[in-house]
Amino acid sequence: MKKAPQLNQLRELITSLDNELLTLLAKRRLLSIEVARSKESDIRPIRDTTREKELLARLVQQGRDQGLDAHYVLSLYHTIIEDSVLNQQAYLQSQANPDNRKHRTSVAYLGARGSYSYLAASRYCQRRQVEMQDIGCANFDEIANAVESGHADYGFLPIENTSSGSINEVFDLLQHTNLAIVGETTIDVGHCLLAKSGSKLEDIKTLYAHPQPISQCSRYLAHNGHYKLQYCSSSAEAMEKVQHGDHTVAAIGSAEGGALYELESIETGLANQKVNRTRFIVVARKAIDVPEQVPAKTTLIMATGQKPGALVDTLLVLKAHNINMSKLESRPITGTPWEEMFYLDVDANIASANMQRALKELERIARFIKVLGCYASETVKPTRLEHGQLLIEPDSSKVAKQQARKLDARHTRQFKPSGTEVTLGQTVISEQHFASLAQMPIEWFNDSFTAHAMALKEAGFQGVIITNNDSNAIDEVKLSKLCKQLAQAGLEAILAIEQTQELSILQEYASALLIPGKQMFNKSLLSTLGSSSIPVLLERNTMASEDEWLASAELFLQAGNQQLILCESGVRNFNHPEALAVDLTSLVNLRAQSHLPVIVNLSYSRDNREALALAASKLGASGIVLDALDDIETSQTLLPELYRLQQ
Ligand SMILES: C=C(O[C@@H]1C=C(C(=O)O)C=C[C@H]1O)C(=O)O
Repeated sequence: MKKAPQLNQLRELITSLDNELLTLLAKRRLLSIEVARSKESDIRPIRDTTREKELLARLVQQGRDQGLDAHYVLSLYHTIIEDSVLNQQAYLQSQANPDNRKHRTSVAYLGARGSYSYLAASRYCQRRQVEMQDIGCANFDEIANAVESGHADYGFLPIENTSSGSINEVFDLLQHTNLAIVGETTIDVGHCLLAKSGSKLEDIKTLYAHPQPISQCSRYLAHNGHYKLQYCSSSAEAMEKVQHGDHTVAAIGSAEGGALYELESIETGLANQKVNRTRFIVVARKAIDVPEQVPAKTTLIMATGQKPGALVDTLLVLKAHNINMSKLESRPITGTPWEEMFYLDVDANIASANMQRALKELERIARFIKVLGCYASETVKPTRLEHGQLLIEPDSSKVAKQQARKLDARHTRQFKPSGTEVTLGQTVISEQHFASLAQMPIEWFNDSFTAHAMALKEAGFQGVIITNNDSNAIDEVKLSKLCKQLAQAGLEAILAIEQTQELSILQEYASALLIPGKQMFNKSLLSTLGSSSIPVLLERNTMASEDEWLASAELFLQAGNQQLILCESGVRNFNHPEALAVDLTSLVNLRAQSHLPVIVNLSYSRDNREALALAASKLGASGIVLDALDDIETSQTLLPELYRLQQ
C-alpha cells in the first residue's frame, strides 16, 4: 500500500486552519452581541429572517463555487445563527432583569457533576457568562426545595425528551410549587457506553443507568440482551459506580459527562432516535420580565371542569387572540380522580396586550388557572431557503448535464428502448422482476443476527443493503461474518461504498454495491465502479435534481458497466427538515425517460411506508427498500401483497 503523504504536516495544517476558524467564530459571536445592543436601543426584534435568508442564499452560492454542497453549508450556518440568536436573547434578558445579574449563581439539578441536567445547567450559565455553583440533588422534590428555601437561585428540571416523551413527575411537581419558570434550554443527548480506560466492549457484563436513558436506548439494549441492567437515580451515579468498578461494568451517559469521571466512550449512538434531545425548564422564586424583542413562551396550568367541550372552549379563546399553542399536556389532579390539570405552552409574552386579553377570558371559563411563568423561547427554527435558491447548479455538473440531454446518452429510452435487467447474485431486478430489500447499518450486526436474517428471508426480502455510518475503515472480520450469515439465509449482500479504495474488499463479499446519495457527485467513485463489472445501485443525493442524478448515472454508464439501478431514497422536505420525502413524481419521470430500473428506499421516510410501497409498485418501481429492524413486522403482510400486485 502507498504510504500516507506526510500525515503529520497535513494534520498541522488542518490544526492551524481549525484555530483560525475558531477565532473567526468567536469574533462573529462578539459582533452579534454588538448587534443585540443596537437592537436594544432601536427596539428591533432579535430575529430577522429576511436578513438570514439573504445571508444563507449568498453563502450557499459561494459554497457551491468552492465545491461545498448546500446541505453542508446550511447545516453549519443554522448552528452558527442559532448560537448568535440565543446569545443575543441572553444579553437582552439580562439587561431587562438587572436584579438577577450576578457573577455567580447557585443551581440545583438532578444527580451530580456529569449528569445531563448538569450539562444543561452549565451550558445555560456559560451562555450568560455566570459562574455556576452546582448543587446536585437526589430527586425533583429536592431541586424544588433547594430553590424554594433560597439555597439555590435556579433549579433545572427535565420536562420532555424527543424519544421518551413528557416527564410526568415534573408536571406533577409543578402543580404544587410556587416557583416560576424563568427559562428553558434544550440539549442534545448523545448516549454512549462509558467504561474505565482499557475496558473492552466484549468484557462488559453489567450496565448502570438511569431509567430515562434505558428507555431511550431500548432498541440497542434489546439487541444486546446479554447485559445485566442496574438502575441508578441519575446518570452521574451510574458513572460514579463505573469509576469505582472493574472492567466488566459500563454506564450509559454522555461522552462529555463521562470525561469528568475519567471514563471513555467505548460505543456511541445508542439512542433509538438519531435526534435525541431533552428540554429542561429553569425555575426560580421570582418571575422575570421578557423584553418584547425576544420571542417569548408562557406556560399556564389550568383545570376546566368536566363540562363537555370545556377544553375546546379554552383553545378557541387562544385561537381568537391569534396565540399559538406549542404544547398541551394533561395530568390527573391528585385527590380528585377523573379530573385533569392541563399544561399549556403558548408562544406569547405575558406582558403583551393580546395575551392579557386572552388570560382574562380564560380566567372567566376555567375552574383553576395559574401562570407558571413567561420566559425566552430557546427554539430557534432554522430559516429555510426557497427550493429555487437551493437548486443552483454546481458548475461542474453542467457539462455532464448537457451530455445527459444528448439523444445518444446511454441512460435514455432512445438509446435502449427495452428495460435493463440487473442480476445481483441469484436475484434479478428489472421492469418484470420486482425485488424487496432490507437496509441496516453494519453497527447493528451482532452474534444473534442469524435468526434476524432468517426472519428477513421468511418475510420475503431478497437482499440486505448494509450501510456504513462509521467513517472509520471497514471492519473486514465483521463484514465477512455478516455476509456469510446473509448467504446462509439466502439473502444478497448489497454493500455501501464510500471510497474507491474500498472496492477491492467490498466486491469480494457483495452481490452489488450501493453508491450512497452523499457520494452521488463523487466522479472518481462513479467512473471507478463504472469500469468494474459489479452491479451498482446509485442512490439519489437528498438535494439533487433529477437531471443531476441522471448525469451521474450517465458518467457511470459511459465507463462501460451497464448493470445500474437507480435508488430514490427521498429528498429534503422543507416541512420536516430532518426527514426525507420520497419523490414519486421523479419515479414516474425516470420510468418514462430511462430504461434503468428504479427502486424506492422508504427506510428514511416518516410517511406511511405501506401506502408509499404500494404506490411505488403501481408507478413502475422495480423494488423497494425497507428498514431491516423497524419494518420487519409490516413486511410480513406488505411484501406478499406487493408480489401479488406484480403478477
Ligand atoms: C446578527 C443578527 O441577528 C440575528 C442573527 C443573525 C446572524 O447571526 O447572522 C442574522 C439575523 C438575525 O436573525 C442580525 O440581525 O444581523
